[in-house]
Formats: sequence, C-alpha cells, structure tokens
Amino acid sequence: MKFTEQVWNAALPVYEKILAHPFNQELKTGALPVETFKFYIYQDSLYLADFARALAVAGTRSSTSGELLEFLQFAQNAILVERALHESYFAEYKIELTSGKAPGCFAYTNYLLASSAYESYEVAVAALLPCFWIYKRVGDAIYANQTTPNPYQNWIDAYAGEEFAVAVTRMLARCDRLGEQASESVRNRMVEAYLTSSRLEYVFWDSAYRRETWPV
Ligand SMILES: Cc1ncc(CO)c(N)n1
Ligand SMILES: Cc1ncsc1CCO
Repeated sequence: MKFTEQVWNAALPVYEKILAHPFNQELKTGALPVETFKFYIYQDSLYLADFARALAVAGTRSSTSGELLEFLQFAQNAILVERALHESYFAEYKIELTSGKAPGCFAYTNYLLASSAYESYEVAVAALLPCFWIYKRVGDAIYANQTTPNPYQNWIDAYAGEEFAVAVTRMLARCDRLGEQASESVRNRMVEAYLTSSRLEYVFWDSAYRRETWPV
C-alpha cells in the first residue's frame, strides 16, 4: 500500500473529527463569529512563521538538492502566505492581537520544529504532511458544501484552490517515495509522526474555536 494511503486510513478518525468540528462547520456556513476567526488568523500567522522554518530545516536534512529546493520553495510559500494574511485579514479586521501563541499553537509549532531538527529526514517530512493534506481535504470539503455568500470565502478559496493543490500533490509524491524506500521501523515512525501532527491539527482548530488562553 502507498504510504499516503496507509496514513490516510490510519488518521481517518482524526480527519473526520476535524471536519465535524464546530470551527469548520461554522466556517462552512459563515456562522463562525468574526472574533473567533480573528483569533484563528492571528494564531495561524504565528504558526506559518514557524512552519516555514520547519520546512526549511527538514529540507536541509535531505540528501539531494532537488529535495532541498522543494522544501525551500514550500518554506518560501509559507512565508508569502503569512505575509498575505497581514495584507488582507489583519488589515481588514484590524487585528492587533499581541497575546502570542496559545497552548494549541505552541504545541503544534514546537512539535514541527523539534521533529524537523531531531528526527530523521523521513520522519520530519511525515510530520509536515498533515499541514498540507488535511488542509487540502478540509478546504475542498468546505468549498463543496459552503453557504454563499460566505464572509470567509477568501480563506476557503485559498485552500481549495489550484496553487495550493500543486504543492500538496508534490508533497504527497515526496512522501510516497520516502515511505517506499524507508525501512519498516522508519516507516512506522513516519506513520506515528503523521498521526501526531494530525492530532495537533485538531488541537489547533479546537484551540482557536475556544479562543484558548494559558490557564496560568
Ligand atoms: C494550523 C495550520 N495547519 C496547516 C496549514 C496549511 O498549511 C495552516 N495554514 N495552518
Ligand atoms: C502547506 C502550505 N500551507 C501554506 S503555504 C504551504 C506550502 C505550500 O507551498
């Protein structure tokens, strides 16, 4: 079985919970409170900044310049997407939040940064896959069932769009190649990393929905 098929099946219950989460259900109908969306966009800007670093670091751990280039391009896009958030949503919604990472964002970004530096290249890449693939699937599912007009149309269009799809396809092909070449023990750790990041995707959305703060 292809690596991506294997992990999709392994994390399917997590994906289903993500899709059913009230954050995504309300994003789809447009009923999500704007304050919740602002909190999410702010956390996502903090996320994307570290996600870009983790992509770049993972790239440096590969053994080919083709892979390095691929991950540096992903990293560059993540920085551009982060900057676009400032030009669009931060300006439109006058987001001036300074609270820093909520616990959910903190957990996810630090997991990605740590795996990119301290896990093997293959495991680091597997940890980065849900960021692409789950967002693509969530974006497509919301796009197909959305209420229009929808105040969150731009967000939906970005993740259901062609440009994002190209990056996701490249990442899926990369992961299948790595999974195919990996030893059984490395492949098992890749599956585990994919599952952990999938859970952290859920945690991130849930944190945004609750506008999570530190308990102390
Ligand atoms: C939390 C999170 N995961 C994935 C993506 C898409 O890369 C994003 N923007 N935010
Ligand atoms: C996965 C992902 N999300 C925002 S940018 C990016 C890398 C795509 O090039």
